[in-house]
Amino acid sequence: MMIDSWAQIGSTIAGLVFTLATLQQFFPHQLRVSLQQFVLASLQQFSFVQKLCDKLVSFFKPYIQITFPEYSGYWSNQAFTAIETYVGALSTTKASLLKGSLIKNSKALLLTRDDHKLSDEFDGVKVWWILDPSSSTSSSEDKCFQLIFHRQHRDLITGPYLDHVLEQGKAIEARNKQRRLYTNNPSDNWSSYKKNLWSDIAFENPATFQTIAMDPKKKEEIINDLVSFSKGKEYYMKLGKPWKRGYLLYGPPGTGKSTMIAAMANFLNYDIYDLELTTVKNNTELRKLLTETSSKSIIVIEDIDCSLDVTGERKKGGSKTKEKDEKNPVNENTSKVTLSGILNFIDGTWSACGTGRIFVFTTNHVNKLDPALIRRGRMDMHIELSYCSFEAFKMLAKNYLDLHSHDLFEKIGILLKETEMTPADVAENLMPKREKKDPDSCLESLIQALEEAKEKAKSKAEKEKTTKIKKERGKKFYASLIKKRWLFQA
Ligand SMILES: Nc1ncnc2c1ncn2[C@@H]1O[C@H](COP(=O)(O)OP(=O)(O)OP(=O)(O)O)[C@@H](O)[C@H]1O
Repeated sequence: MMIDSWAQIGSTIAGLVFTLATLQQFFPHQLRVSLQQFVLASLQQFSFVQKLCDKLVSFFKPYIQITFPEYSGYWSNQAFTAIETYVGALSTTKASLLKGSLIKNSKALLLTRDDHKLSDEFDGVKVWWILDPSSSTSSSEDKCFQLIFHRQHRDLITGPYLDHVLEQGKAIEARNKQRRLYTNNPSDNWSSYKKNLWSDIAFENPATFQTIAMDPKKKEEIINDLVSFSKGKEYYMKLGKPWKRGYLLYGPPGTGKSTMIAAMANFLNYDIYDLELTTVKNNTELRKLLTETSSKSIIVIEDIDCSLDVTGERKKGGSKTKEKDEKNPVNENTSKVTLSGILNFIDGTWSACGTGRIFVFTTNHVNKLDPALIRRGRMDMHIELSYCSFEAFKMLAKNYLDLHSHDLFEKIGILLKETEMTPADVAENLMPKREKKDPDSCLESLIQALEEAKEKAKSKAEKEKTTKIKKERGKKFYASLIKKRWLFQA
């Protein structure tokens, strides 16, 4: 109502000024001056009336409300999340309404405030937070927080106080964070509010860099790289580069690529977004998924060679083998993620809309990948995970059997040089088969497996050699036949 009246007054004055400007041309100078004085006096009175009205409004309605909805249009509102954490953490000792929950794997009952309205104080100024106020104008079931404070503290609350709330909320979130493992939902299941692009569960893989068996120097290099990346926000800003890094993990199956990703997440305390490319319909969907990942997270595309073919176009079905592809024919419409879509995903304009992101691609066939995809700058560090070396074996023996040395180590060392066995297979052999750890029998079982693998490789090599010789002989025989026929014809 009040706004309408002001609008009417405003338009009346505008009309008056316009009419005067038009009439001015037809009036004598003296009359024009008097008219101008009259208009100025009216405007002064008008601003006096306006000030008076403002005072009356603030007298009868002295409080300001700010609403923080859970979703800001299509996007989740990060301020809401930080506020939710901050408000949830406001002292539980004074609260009269508490909520008790026993979270999976937690030892104690967790008590949190269950008030819908609670107060806070900042620099001696009192404010109130209300969750889901009934006065919410939002028509959907979205949650929102409302902040209420006296208008005389407007600058303090909208400035330093809100900065403090967001900063504290984010810090608490980081401290209490249970790492999450996200996987993308097929777009047919996305709601119009972009709420469920990703599904998540608690990430509970205990892999660490201590438990990964690999060359210690390489391991140290990776750890140092991760540390300097995670602390490098300012440095990246100074360089004018988006704060992100790409790692390409390659090597045969069972050499620890997935284990490495888990160790990275545990080391940095980052969430993992496991992107299943085969369910992404096109580049637009890919971009939407990217924008809904949080900062300080690891975005993983496993077996990238199975999702993109050598020319860079996405494979139908994306399965690892030809047989699987034939079993899982995929609708033609779904195969539209392109190499350029992936390249944009990693380092296009949109990739910079979150910070502290790590992209990890894994592959069993690094040579099959398009060089554009893995060039430095996109995949900054190429990490080869390979067959078990003697160093790696010693780490596994320490982890699995608490063994630092043993008479059988030497023999195992020689066998590992002569044959290729993945750390996954070595680990499997070192796993005690009985409840009581018996290192001797575990090591002997590993030696047996290594000898068998060696024999197998030897007979395979011999077979291949024989086939090759047969082929060569066949070729020679055929060539001599052709030669004879040619001579005969001549
Ligand atoms: N380097 C390693 N250090 C410690 N354990 C390992 C290592 N490599 C493999 N393992 C063990 O083998 C199992 C399988 O390894 P992982 O899944 O990480 O291999 P991968 O290279 O990702 O295989 P794939 O290519 O088939 O996905 C792990 O659970 C882990 O216990």
